[in-house]
Amino acid sequence: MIYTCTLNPSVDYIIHTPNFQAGGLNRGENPDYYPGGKGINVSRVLNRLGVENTALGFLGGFTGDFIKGELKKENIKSNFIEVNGVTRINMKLKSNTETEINGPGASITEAQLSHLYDQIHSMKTGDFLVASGSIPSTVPDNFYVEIANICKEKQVNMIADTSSQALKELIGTELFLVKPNQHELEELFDTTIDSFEDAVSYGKKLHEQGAKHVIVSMGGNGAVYIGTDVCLFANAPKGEVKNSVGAGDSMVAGFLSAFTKTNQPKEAFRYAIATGSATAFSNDLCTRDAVEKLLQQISVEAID
Ligand SMILES: Nc1ncnc2c1ncn2[C@@H]1O[C@H](COP(=O)(O)OP(=O)(O)O)[C@@H](O)[C@H]1O
Ligand SMILES: O=P(O)(O)OC[C@H]1O[C@](O)(COP(=O)(O)O)[C@@H](O)[C@@H]1O
Repeated sequence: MIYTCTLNPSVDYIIHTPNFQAGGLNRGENPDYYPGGKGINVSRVLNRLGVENTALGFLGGFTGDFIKGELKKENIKSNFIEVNGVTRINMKLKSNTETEINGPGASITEAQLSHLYDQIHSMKTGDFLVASGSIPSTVPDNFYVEIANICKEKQVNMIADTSSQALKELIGTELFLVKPNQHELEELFDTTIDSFEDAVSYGKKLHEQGAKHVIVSMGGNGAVYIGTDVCLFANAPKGEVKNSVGAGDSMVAGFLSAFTKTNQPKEAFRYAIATGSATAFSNDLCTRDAVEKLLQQISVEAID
């Protein structure tokens, strides 16, 4: 079974304000509301790709009810733990540039956290756990390391997609897959990444320190993959970008979907790129049809 875990889900509120003026009254157009948060996006995309999975994490308040309802409509299995606060609303403002305001998230108590530990302890050898997104301030920064240790003991394959301190803490931890974007990798190593070669050289550090598969995503410029004795580059296909929110999460879902079927990192990487780009070219997350139409436009090359 594949599980996703979203400690800090969100309702993603997308609003278009052409010529946004900071400090003024702006009228928005074409609002959309989506269930969001990194693990939840991975669950939704896996489901669209026909891969059964269960979404775990914490939900509360009217926004939590909205997310539960939307996942139910899509027939996604879930086992969320109820919290007392209100699940955050993340604002994605589309104007000449894209601005995101991601809220802090609801508080999580020790009892609620221990319930999640119980869920992880009940996972079976060979399962996959996608632990994605920011860690709310009421949960320790090393939480993903703690669950990675449980996963190692239980031989559960853990995927991590996070940023800031939570990502720093994971260095040196055994992981099945880690997928920083260029900006997250720059922040992690306090450096600037100007080329694929730079992305590969920093990605290799993550591989050497315990991540079996590393993907560094670079938006419309494509991505690099680093695995055992192999580094790959793939271009991103061209298209009209409608909403890149969730592109990285889609990439994780695409990789997992193809890897669990083929066991081939190269094919899984190609599918990951197609899935990320198909989401960038959609208003909501991608459909399987859209992913498969993009596949032939992607060339994967080996690099040193
Ligand atoms: N402008 C774009 N054009 C084509 N594909 C894109 C674009 N932006 C994102 N993607 C696709 O989504 C993947 C992940 O995007 P990226 O922005 O790097 O991740 P994140 O959403 O985690 O910040 C990219 O590797 C690419 O396949
Ligand atoms: O937990 P964080 O880091 O605040 O990220 C949450 C946000 O990221 C998303 O999961 C999208 O992530 P990506 O664009 O990286 O795929 C949104 O749905 C959500 O608003």
